[in-house]
Amino acid sequence: MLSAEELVMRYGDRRALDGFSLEVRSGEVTGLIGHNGAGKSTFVEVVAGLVRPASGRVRVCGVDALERPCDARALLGVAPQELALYPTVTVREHLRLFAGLAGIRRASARRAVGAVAEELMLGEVLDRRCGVLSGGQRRRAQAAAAMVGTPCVLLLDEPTAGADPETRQALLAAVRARAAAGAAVLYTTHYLPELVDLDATLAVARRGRVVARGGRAELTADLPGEIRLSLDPARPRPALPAEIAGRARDDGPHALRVATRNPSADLATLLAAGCAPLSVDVRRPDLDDLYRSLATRDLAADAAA
Ligand SMILES: Nc1ncnc2c1ncn2[C@@H]1O[C@H](COP(=O)(O)OP(=O)(O)OP(=O)(O)O)[C@@H](O)[C@H]1O
Repeated sequence: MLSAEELVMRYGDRRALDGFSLEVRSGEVTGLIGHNGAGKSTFVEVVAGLVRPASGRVRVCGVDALERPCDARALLGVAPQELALYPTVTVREHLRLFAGLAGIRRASARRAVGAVAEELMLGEVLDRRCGVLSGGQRRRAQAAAAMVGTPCVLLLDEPTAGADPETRQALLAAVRARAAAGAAVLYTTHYLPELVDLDATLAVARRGRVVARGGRAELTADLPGEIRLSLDPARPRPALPAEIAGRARDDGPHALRVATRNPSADLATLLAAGCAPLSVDVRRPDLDDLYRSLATRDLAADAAA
């Protein structure tokens, strides 16, 4: 389990973390999302012991990561956002090194390297130097190095950035398998559909702290979904009822989108008002809506400040 309390991390007078608290349970994948500069990578770096916060606490499987960084590091698998592989070392040597650092003995390490290489489609490049790998192969090698020691906490910072669909699927499957085996996984990404694939809980970071935390259904429950109506170009557009007009926007010349918490009631109102759509799509609120609603709330808060 990973837990962080009230972390503060400053770069000069900028607070990269400003009271950042988060808990990820064993067996849970938590998607850490938020705008550029929200503090996601800084949090990963603090947990990994790469930078030291001014205050706060971090525990990795019960070990105080600020008091005992080496002990905590041995329990962690980390794939940082920036690719960090030794260019002159082969993938196999790299993975053996990380297996060794995790305390796995030679024969078991050989098996662990073979297993993770197969899982992440690295078999063909195991004996190539990391410096000559393609971008996607490097991503997979970096993720494999994080996973080879079967860590109890796995930190993956945008592991699929620039990855092709096959690499992405292999990485997501490997992450799901680690969580199923009991690891606590922190996964930062800007590709929100991945978090659905991972069945992840969410933590939304903003300006150095977590401002929303919970399951996807829970966090999107109060958000409006949307009705999209395709309109008949041959018919004049009816005037929209007042209770709907404020939530409606044109989507091209012959389509309309209406933000709604009650699709059937709004649709009935539109039909009664003379709207005769050619087709109707109803969309439940999703992670994009959550992200947009938080961004809008941020803009409103900034304007008020
Ligand atoms: N080494 C550093 N020196 C100075 N400022 C830094 C350093 N690293 C990060 N920062 C600042 O700390 C803040 C948080 O950055 P961080 O990289 O954690 O954001 P992020 O949420 O990971 O962003 P992104 O989505 O772009 O990866 C930013 O304002 C950034 O400019």
